[in-house]
Order: sequence, then C-alpha cells, then structure tokens
Amino acid sequence: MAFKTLRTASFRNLSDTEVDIRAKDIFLVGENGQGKTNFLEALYFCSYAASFRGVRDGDVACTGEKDFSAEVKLSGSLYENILVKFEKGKKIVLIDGKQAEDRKELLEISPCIVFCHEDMEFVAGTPERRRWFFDQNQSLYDPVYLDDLRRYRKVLKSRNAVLRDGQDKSILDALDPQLATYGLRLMEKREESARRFSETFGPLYETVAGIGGIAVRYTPSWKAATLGAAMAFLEERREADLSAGISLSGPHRDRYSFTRTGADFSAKASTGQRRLLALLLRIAQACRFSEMTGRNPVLLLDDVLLELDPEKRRRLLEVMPGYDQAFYTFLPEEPYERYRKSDTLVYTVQGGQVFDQNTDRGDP
Ligand SMILES: Nc1ncnc2c1ncn2[C@@H]1O[C@H](COP(=O)(O)OP(=O)(O)OP(=O)(O)O)[C@@H](O)[C@H]1O
Repeated sequence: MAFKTLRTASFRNLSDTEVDIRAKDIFLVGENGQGKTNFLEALYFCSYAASFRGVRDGDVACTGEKDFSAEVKLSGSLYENILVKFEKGKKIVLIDGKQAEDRKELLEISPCIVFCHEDMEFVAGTPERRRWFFDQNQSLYDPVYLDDLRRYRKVLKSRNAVLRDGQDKSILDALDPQLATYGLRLMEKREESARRFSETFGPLYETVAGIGGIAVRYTPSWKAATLGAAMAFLEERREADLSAGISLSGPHRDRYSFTRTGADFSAKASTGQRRLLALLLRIAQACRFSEMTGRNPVLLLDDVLLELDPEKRRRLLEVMPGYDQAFYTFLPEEPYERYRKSDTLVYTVQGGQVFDQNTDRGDP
C-alpha cells in the first residue's frame, strides 16, 4: 500500500491543498518549524486516526479553528480513500466514504511506522512509554492482542473505581477473574513477542552500532503462569490495593528493559547509543510487521539521518527494512541530494506550504 495524494484542511499550519505523493521515496526539505513534521503527522493521522506527538485531537486544528481533516488516496490497496475528520469535537473515520466503526480498521489498510524525536522516550522515558511501544508493535499485526488489551484496560478501570470509592468489595470478586484472564493472555504474548523481537533487534543493533548481545527483557508484574496463580496473586495483594486505592500489580505495571548479555544496557549507554536503540526499535518494528503480515509498511522518517554520524548513517541505510513508501524530512543544508534516486519526489516546505521541486516531472 502506498499513498497517492494527501489533502489536508485546517491541519496545523499546513495550507489546505492536495499534494501529489506518487513515488516510493518522498523528501520534505525545509527549515525548522515550517511544517515538515506536520505533513508526516497528517499521513499518520490517516493511518491511526491519532497523532504520534501525544496531543489531543483538538490541538491539531489550525490555531483559531476547531475542526480539521486529513485525507489520502491509496494505491496497492483494496481501498481507495481514507478521510479522517474532526468535527464538532468528534472524530470520524471514513474508508471509501463509509464510516468505520472502530479506528483499528485502519491498521489493516494503511500501516505507517514513524521514526521521530519522541521515540527516545522508549529508551530513556518511563516504563509506560516502553510498554506503549511494545503494545503498539504487537497490535500492528495482532488484532486479538489489541482486543485483549482494551478489555484488560476496561476491567482495570472498573476495578480501580471500586478500590478508590470503597464500593461493595464483592464486585472485586467478580472483576478479578476477568482481570486475571485478560492479563494472562497479554503476558503470554508479551513474553513470546519480546523474545522474537530480540531476535531481530539484537543483530540489527550489532550491525549498525557494532555492539552485540543486545536484547529486550520483559519482566511481568505478576509472578504467575496460570489463572489460579494470578488470582492468588491478586488476592494476596488486595489489602495493599485497597489501601492504595488503585491496582498495584498487573500487566499495566509490566516492565521492559534493554540488556546486553543479561545486564541492563540502557542505563549505562551513551546518548548516541540510546538514540540508536530508539531508531532501531522502529526498524525492528517494521521488520516484524513485514514478517508477521507479509506486507510492507509506509515509513515516516522525521529528521532521522540528521542525528547520525556518516558511518552509522551508511550502516543504517543498509539495514533499512522493506517498505512500500518512505517519507523523509531534511534540513536544506543536509546532503539529501546524495540519497535521492531518479524517481524520488522532492518538496520544500515553507510556512506550511508545500512546493514542488520536481520540475522535470511529466504529467502524473
Ligand atoms: N495547531 C497549529 N496551528 C497552526 N500552526 C501550528 C499548529 N501547531 C503547530 N503549528 C506550527 O507548525 C510549525 C511547526 O511545524 P513542524 O513541527 O512540522 O516543524 P518542522 O518543519 O518539522 O521543523 P522541525 O525540523 O523543527 O521539526 C510551527 O511554525 C508551529 O507554529
């Protein structure tokens, strides 16, 4: 699947036009703060109906506006058009003009993998951010996992409400088996997935950074492998949960870490090594996605090459995963011409306007 055109309306600072993006590689070149990342964000919106910058939908609308939309036409897909619009405080996803019931339907159609500054949080940020990454990773190719995750969160929310408000404790007796059931399903998949992810991630890190033995370690919060054991675990901790007014254990407290030959790696890693960890997490994600689905993703690479020294940049380009389309952002002074292929489309972005730099292009 690839995008043919992107049309935005009141989307951050982008001007309300349609841009032709019919190419495998598209370069967006511009000074800081001109709208390159906003362009990638608009594409991402058509892929997940959410921003990758962790902002509320309303903040994406151009200053002074309340509503906005992003729309793409597709090639290599059963579908032709995706429109995501935010109107009167409500988000609507239209696939070929038909309203989607659940935005997860988009995952099957337009899978994008974004590489951005915020990815550093998966390495240097809170355990929650790392969980988010690995949950997203699994959800990209495993809709059952996403359903279980949503169900787990729903039960957890009810359980926390009971713990907080001191409601009838018998409700906890009813909720705990559900929490344990969904929680165990998540744990099983996380265990397997961390192991499989490491098999891809470790060798990638070794190739680009020259450091072997890197793996992802998954540490579940419940020390339990069966429903009975998980229930016993919850029972044992119920008093502590009641006094805290919140569920203190469960998959929402699971941890992921990066290890080298068994010892923690990220805490001692240099900034450059951490940056590479973050970058290669996304590359491994793209590889895993292709392995599991037999399809290639669209890559959105925001200032990725800028942060690497020339040798790492060269090695990174060597391990780039298979993709159907890739969008790269560059500053004007970067040597982007060096990476340009004969069919690469180059646009400059200035003040939210996207200018075509492909003068030799014939009629599309
Ligand atoms: N909701 C909004 N409405 C209007 N303009 C916005 C909105 N949100 C951000 N902007 C503007 O968008 C611009 C930032 O664009 P963007 O984040 O795409 O930068 P960029 O070109 O990728 O540069 P950098 O390399 O610094 O990330 C800023 O000028 C900012 O004021």
